[in-house]
Amino acid sequence: MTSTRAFTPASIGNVSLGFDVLGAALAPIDQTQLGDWVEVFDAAQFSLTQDGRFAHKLPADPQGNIVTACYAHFQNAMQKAGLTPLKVRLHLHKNLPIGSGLGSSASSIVAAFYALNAHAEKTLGRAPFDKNELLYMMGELEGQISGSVHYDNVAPGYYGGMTLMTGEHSPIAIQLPVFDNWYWVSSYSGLSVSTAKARALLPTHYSLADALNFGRQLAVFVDSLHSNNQSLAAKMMKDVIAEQHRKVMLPEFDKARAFSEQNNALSFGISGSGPTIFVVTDSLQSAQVIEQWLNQHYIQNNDGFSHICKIDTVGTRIILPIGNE
Ligand SMILES: Nc1ncnc2c1ncn2[C@@H]1O[C@H](COP(=O)(O)OP(=O)(O)OP(=O)(O)O)[C@@H](O)[C@H]1O
Ligand SMILES: N[C@@H](CCO)C(=O)O
Repeated sequence: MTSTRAFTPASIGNVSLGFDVLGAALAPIDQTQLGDWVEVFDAAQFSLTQDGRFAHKLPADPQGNIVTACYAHFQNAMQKAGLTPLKVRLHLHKNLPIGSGLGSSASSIVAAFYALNAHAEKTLGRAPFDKNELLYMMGELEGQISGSVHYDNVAPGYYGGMTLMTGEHSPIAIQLPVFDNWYWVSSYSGLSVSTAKARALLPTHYSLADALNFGRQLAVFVDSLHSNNQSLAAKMMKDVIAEQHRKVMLPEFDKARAFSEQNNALSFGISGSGPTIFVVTDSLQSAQVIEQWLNQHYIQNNDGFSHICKIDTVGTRIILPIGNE
């Protein structure tokens, strides 16, 4: 029986300064597999099975799992393209906590589409959909979950690295250079924050000053990445859109920022819609001190965890089932 297993890394949406338009994929430096994987098996009848640390928090009925919706969407797209739908079943390994700010639903969505496309390639001899077409479908499914289409988790999870959304149909996203000496400490408190609810906290209008700051920061940040001006890039990483409205949901947020800033943090912010926070530093020693503090003070229960990460530059990839590695 042939099968195809795809892994998608966790990601940081917004990266403080790019609400909905900037995202970055994460790779823990201790090689922990921080992300979901989906495996496609040949089968006469569709089914979805699941396991993994956070599988018990998913809807009990597979019909409520976004991976089932991905399967249906992919089969429709195959039909529309004049191709024979696949005869397959799926298995989801749910590593990422739900409503975490780590791009949890995006990780399942991207892994599902990638694995389905790669599995179809085995029989067709070519991938039915190109990268941009697949990313478009991923964005549509992410939109079904959070109530509005935003690519800042699906794009970095798929392509890897740091991605900037264009607002255009093609290309939807472009990749930016990254500083490979930066450490990204990511700390999940163990609580769950619904993306849709966190979006509902935001105002519908912003001031002219906020709009000017948002545009200036994003432009200078991108230029700083290209010119390798690390201190200027870090200074631009300020959230003028979401943080002030969302941080009320995050216990110990201000204390965590203060401790990080006293310990060489270049930047500190909410990962996506939270409650995960991230801290950037160029010193491994500082990253370790900050991670330890966050483990003791930011994490609220046994579901929480922290990782010292670098940017994952690979993105979604085929991985071998255990035993074949
Ligand atoms: N495979 C899946 N992974 C994650 N959530 C899923 C999945 N399938 C269905 N869901 C449902 O989708 C919703 C996800 O909500 P939400 O968008 O707030 O979380 P998220 O995508 O996990 O968050 P984040 O991007 O902040 O990590 C939950 O109601 C969850 O039960
Ligand atoms: N850009 C989205 C990311 C959600 O993970 C938001 O902040 O609402």
